[in-house]
Amino acid sequence: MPSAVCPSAVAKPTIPKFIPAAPTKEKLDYVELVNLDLSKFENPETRKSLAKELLDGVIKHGFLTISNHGISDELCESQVNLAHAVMTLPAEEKAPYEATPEEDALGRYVGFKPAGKLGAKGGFHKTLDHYNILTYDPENHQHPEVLRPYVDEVNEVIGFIRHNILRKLLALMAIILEVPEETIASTHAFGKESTEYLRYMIYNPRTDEDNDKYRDLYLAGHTDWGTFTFLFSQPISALQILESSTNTWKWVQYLPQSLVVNVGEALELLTGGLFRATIHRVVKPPADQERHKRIGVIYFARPVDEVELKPIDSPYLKRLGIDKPLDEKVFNMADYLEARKHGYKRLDFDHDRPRTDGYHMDPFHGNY
Ligand SMILES: O=C(O)CCC(=O)C(=O)O
Ligand SMILES: [Fe+2]
Repeated sequence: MPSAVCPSAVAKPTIPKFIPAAPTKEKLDYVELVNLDLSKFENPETRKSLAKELLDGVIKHGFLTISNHGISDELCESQVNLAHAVMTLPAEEKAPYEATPEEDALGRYVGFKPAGKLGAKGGFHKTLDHYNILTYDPENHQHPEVLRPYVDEVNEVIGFIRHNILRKLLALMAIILEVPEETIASTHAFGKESTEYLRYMIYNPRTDEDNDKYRDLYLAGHTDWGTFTFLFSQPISALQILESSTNTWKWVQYLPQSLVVNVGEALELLTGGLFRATIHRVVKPPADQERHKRIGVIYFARPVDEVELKPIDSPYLKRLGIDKPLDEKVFNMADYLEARKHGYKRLDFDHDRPRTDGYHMDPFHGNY
């Protein structure tokens, strides 16, 4: 595959290699996702068919895979190694880089998920942790020592996802909505205040007792709050989506070297519901993988703070009759995040199993 972006050649301290689990041999009930081959973007004719495929994917499942995205295998691997190194730091080394309650209140959830009071609020279990790196970070937050020599690489990954992969998806959206490219691109204008971030995640294997307690759930059903979420494909099967046509949970299959992309609430609101923010969750992996650490590298794209979350002025949405705001009140992105954090539209999608008092948990305290 074409490798548009590779780790830079400057010598850095070596990060131990993370050995990922082998793909599962179990036959799981997988969802069939549309795959976008991004190499088709270059040619105007194949670009049009790619736009059709994107539309098909977001209508059907709100989840897709992307191949030929341009991030080299080497860089993907390096990011996973780095995520592993950061997420396995001892608690005392993480402590200075935890999000503060003030940052949390503003929706600038930066650094490690707090382990203290704030973190205990939602009954967060200690097997799951994350570290957020803001894209727009005027305060220039300091990173843990292990990450500092790699900040260039992290910025390279963020920059490539934003300026290349996301830009292409936004251009395909412009084709679908029959509007100028700039109309869509401006919703994610670079350098304006926004809450986008790259997230490193770890899911540590749990005891049978904890799995019972949390009903095999690692992350309860939810929809993401932004536009597109990009997940580096990873071999541990655990991600499931709620398939709307059957109302059943289906597994997302591991497709090596791809990105898994899903639609968030902001994009649903911007498209009058044409693009679907699909409910998903993370559950206990199959038996041949459940004793392995699961490392996540995820990019959350979001409109800039000032963008109003109402349908984009589009002839296509008008023809479909879905050009009116979906919600009674129209928020801009910043206010929407704040409202969501404080209980607006709080949804409980985890409806497939009986709820046990005290056992339900929302590890992100509603921060998606
Ligand atoms: O770990 C995963 O596969 C998905 C995580 C997720 O849904 C999220 O962080 O919003
Ligand atoms: Fe999610």
